[in-house]
Amino acid sequence: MALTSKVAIVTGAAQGLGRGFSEILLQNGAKVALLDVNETVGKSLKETFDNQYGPDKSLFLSCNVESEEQLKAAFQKTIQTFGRPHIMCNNAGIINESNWEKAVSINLMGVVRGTYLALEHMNKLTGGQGGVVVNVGSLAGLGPLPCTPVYTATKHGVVGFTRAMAAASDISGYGIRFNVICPAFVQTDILNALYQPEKTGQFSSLIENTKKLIEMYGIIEVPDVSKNFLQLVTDETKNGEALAVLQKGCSYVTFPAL
Ligand SMILES: NC(=O)C1=CN([C@@H]2O[C@H](COP(=O)(O)OP(=O)(O)OC[C@H]3O[C@@H](n4cnc5c(N)ncnc54)[C@H](O)[C@@H]3O)[C@@H](O)[C@H]2O)C=CC1
Ligand SMILES: CCCCCC(=O)/C=C/C=C\C=C\C=C\[C@@H](O)[C@@H](O)CCCC(=O)O
Repeated sequence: MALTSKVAIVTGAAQGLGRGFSEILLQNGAKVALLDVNETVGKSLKETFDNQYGPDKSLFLSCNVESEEQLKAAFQKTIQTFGRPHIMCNNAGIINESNWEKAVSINLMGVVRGTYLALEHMNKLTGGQGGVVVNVGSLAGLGPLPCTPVYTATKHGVVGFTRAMAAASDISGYGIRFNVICPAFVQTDILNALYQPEKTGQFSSLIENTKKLIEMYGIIEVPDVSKNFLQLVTDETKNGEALAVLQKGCSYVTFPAL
């Protein structure tokens, strides 16, 4: 998929991986709707992108992925501004083992909400142009991260949901590819949650185990994830893939045939 003039929507775009994904899409000629609950940082990023790529290449929209209404409004505004989307990246996510319902609402339900809206507007069976949805899982979506069982559950859910959507698309002929990217530890603000007992809750005592995992896996930089994200967006042979991104390299996950 060539990205020139394609329309992308990225949630959690204001910083971290979402900013990196948005930036590489802009660098490759796409127009990007930047959705985030953090209005201050999001508007600041829009100014930065305006200076780098031009004022008509990106759009910041304040949007909480916990709200179906706000996501619907963001899609409508994006369509009004840029046209129907071709690319959807459900990236927004948090760690909160204390308020775990919030983590489920954002990390899993927010991905379902965004994916279903993308299906509604991209589905070739209902007038859409097709396209690609890349959901953001985690290595914790492929194996347990002991300090964050609910976060692990949400990410396992994202992996399974995305693979099922890819299979449904293949069978039904939506013309949409669905893939999930599963990075290990990446240098972003979410890592700070490890040192915040209010976020790790009853599992705060597992901090040493997590530090060992960080030592074992290392910490990768956002651009190393972004370049692999771009592969999932542009390679039209990729549907139903889970791409693990580690410091030592990346690999497509092989799941057991049951
Ligand atoms: N940093 C890491 O080690 C890894 C992160 N991930 C995933 O990457 C995604 C992005 O996280 P990071 O960039 O690392 O963290 P981050 O905390 O730097 O960025 C998360 C972004 O999502 C936004 N956000 C949070 N709740 C939201 C909501 N309800 N609605 C809309 N936006 C919301 C935040 O404002 C922020 O801009 C998350 O899904 C995370 O689980 C996956 C694997 C590794
Ligand atoms: C708690 C911070 C999470 C930051 C965001 C994120 O998603 C990072 C994930 C990074 C690595 C996940 C590693 C999971 C490893 C499992 O596959 C398994 O190897 C864990 C084994 C547990 C153990 O050895 O104790």
